[in-house]
Amino acid sequence: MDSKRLRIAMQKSGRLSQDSQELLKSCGFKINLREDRLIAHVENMPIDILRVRDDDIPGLVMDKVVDLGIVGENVLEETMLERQSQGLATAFKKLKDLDYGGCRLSLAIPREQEWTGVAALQGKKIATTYPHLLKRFLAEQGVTFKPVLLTGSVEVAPRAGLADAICDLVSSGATLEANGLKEVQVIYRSKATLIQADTELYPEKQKLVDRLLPRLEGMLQARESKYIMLHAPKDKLAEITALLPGAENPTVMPLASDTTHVAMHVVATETLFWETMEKLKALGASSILVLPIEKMMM
Ligand SMILES: Nc1ncnc2c1ncn2[C@@H]1O[C@H](COP(=O)(O)OP(=O)(O)OP(=O)(O)O)[C@@H](O)[C@H]1O
Ligand SMILES: O=P(O)(O)OC[C@H]1O[C@H](OP(=O)(O)OP(=O)(O)O)[C@H](O)[C@@H]1O
Ligand SMILES: [Mg+2]
Repeated sequence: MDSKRLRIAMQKSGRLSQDSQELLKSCGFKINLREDRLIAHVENMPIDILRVRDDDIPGLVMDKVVDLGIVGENVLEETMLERQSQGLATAFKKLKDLDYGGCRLSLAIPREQEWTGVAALQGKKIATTYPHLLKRFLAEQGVTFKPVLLTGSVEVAPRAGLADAICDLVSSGATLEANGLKEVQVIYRSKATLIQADTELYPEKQKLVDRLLPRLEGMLQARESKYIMLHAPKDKLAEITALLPGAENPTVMPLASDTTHVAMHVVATETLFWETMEKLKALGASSILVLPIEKMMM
């Protein structure tokens, strides 16, 4: 592999793959992805994408095998604790928190069992893929437990008689529900994150990272922002502006045939809820349009 090409590690197939690919594409990467290829080349920039299992991504970054990686904070933190216990390098730089892959690592027990608190797990068998995060959390509560390590299908462990409880990722809760389990304690909240190896990059690579970051920030900001257009009574401008999140500097324009109202355009930094739209209307605003923003560079 050409060492002058920026290397980014990404999950090959799983919960983060699609969103990560789309994010990079939206930053202008033309990725030539073929399902069977473990290395994908970006056609229009000197960048290679390594497609690996998510568990391997933090180690690849910490061992400086790749320059950047996109991974869930849960896997990153678990790997850090594991590597610390083995005396391996754990340094990395966090470049950007991303807006997908949101989930929580939680303790769950059979639905019919009463939950009296984490102390009840003392000495119990707990099935998990995250033994270090679980140990750190329970140790803080003075609880010791017997870990049962499973890398998938953790939710079947109680029914299969393998464990008394589980500690696994939850987002909608449907998997717990389907397996007769209930979530009783969140131990870690996670999102996807972009990390960089803790080393000085070749200037060519650093330049690429310096170009990538503003694009990424622009995309993330655009995704959470909305362009709002409305007609407002002139005497209610201040009150209307105050209702719009992040709209300190609205563009105000006269209307062709109405001297009592003006047109107002703003970029709001959050989604506009129906409740706020109703309040705007109550203040006399009309023709309220909320539009998505595709890209942004401030
Ligand atoms: N239900 C979920 N909702 C949202 N994000 C999730 C969910 N489950 C997992 N994630 C996030 O996505 C990451 C990858 O999850 P996935 O289930 O695809 O991993 P995996 O089965 O370990 O895949 P791999 O084969 O790469 O090891 C998790 O580490 C977590 O950060
Ligand atoms: O609360 P829910 O929305 O049901 O999501 C939780 C499930 O999602 C993840 O697994 P995934 O579906 O990615 O499959 P995997 O076991 O193959 O990793 C996680 O390990 C849970 O099993
Ligand atoms: Mg994995």
